Amino acid sequence: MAFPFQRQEPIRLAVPARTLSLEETPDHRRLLASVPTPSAKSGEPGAFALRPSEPPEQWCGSVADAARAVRRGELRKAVLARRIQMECDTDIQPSVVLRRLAHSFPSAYLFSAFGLVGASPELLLAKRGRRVESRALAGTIRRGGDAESDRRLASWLQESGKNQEEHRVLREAVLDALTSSTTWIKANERPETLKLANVQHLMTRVRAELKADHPPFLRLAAMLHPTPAVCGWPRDKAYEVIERLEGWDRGLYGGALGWVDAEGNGCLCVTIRCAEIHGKNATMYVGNGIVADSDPKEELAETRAKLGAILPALIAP
Ligand SMILES: C=C(O[C@@H]1C=C(C(=O)O)C=C[C@H]1O)C(=O)O
Repeated sequence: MAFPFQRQEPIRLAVPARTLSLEETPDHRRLLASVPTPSAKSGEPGAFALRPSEPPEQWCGSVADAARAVRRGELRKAVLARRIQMECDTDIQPSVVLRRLAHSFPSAYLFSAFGLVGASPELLLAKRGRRVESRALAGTIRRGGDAESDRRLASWLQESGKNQEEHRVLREAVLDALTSSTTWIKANERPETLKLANVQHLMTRVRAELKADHPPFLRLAAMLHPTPAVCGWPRDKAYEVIERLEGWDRGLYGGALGWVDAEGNGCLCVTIRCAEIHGKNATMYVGNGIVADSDPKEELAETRAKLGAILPALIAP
């Protein structure tokens, strides 16, 4: 099932013909073991062209506009996204893209559903019995080329006031949304650094136990969605800024995708690091949190670093 980014749009639901259940392992080793290494030829385009839907300069202008709105005190954070179109000379095979993602991002939430393929590092909400978990990400820097520069970049991220503010807004919103439904709730005081193949993020893991009369899983997820990781805060104001500055329909990007079962358990990741695939065409989506000190050029570079997840999986260089 999937939630679109827009809260008023209907939820998508699919009933699988077959389900395979993995043990609750934190890594995906068992899944990976069943995913063969893609062969060089499998669905690989001979030629492709990339085109951003909006010129990068225009997106940078929107970033500057959103940062000014934050400085004027209209909101604390807005997430602005870009769309990059890819056209290939052969059909893009979603299953091949998914396998490549599984190899590069073994700990991510992998999905190929409703035309969207991706590897998201972000968990909106998982529930088993009365235990819930969320993994909130905001604040980003690229990976370093060697261990030393990688460590330097990670400590820069931890010291960056701009990135800490992006993260704080998210942390507070997730804790606020869940706390009244829980008997206890735990979150790391300072964000951890999550290292992915292409970027590193500030991360807060939230774990909680729900009260006996807690709201159902989908209601809890709907209370969280969309978090400031993909929308901003306050939510209504951020929706307004996104509508004004982006002006296109995000569809399932910036939504949530995963499974729910008849016992009221489920797991929904945030639909980021993904592309919509239609035959020879793909649309990649990528967004950044914008706060008072966001610099348009640096934000543009950050979107390019984040694209380092889905883009290589589409073209397998
Ligand atoms: C919105 C996206 O990513 C989100 C934005 C982040 C940021 O601005 O630092 C970090 C992780 C994600 O929560 C995306 O990848 O499209």
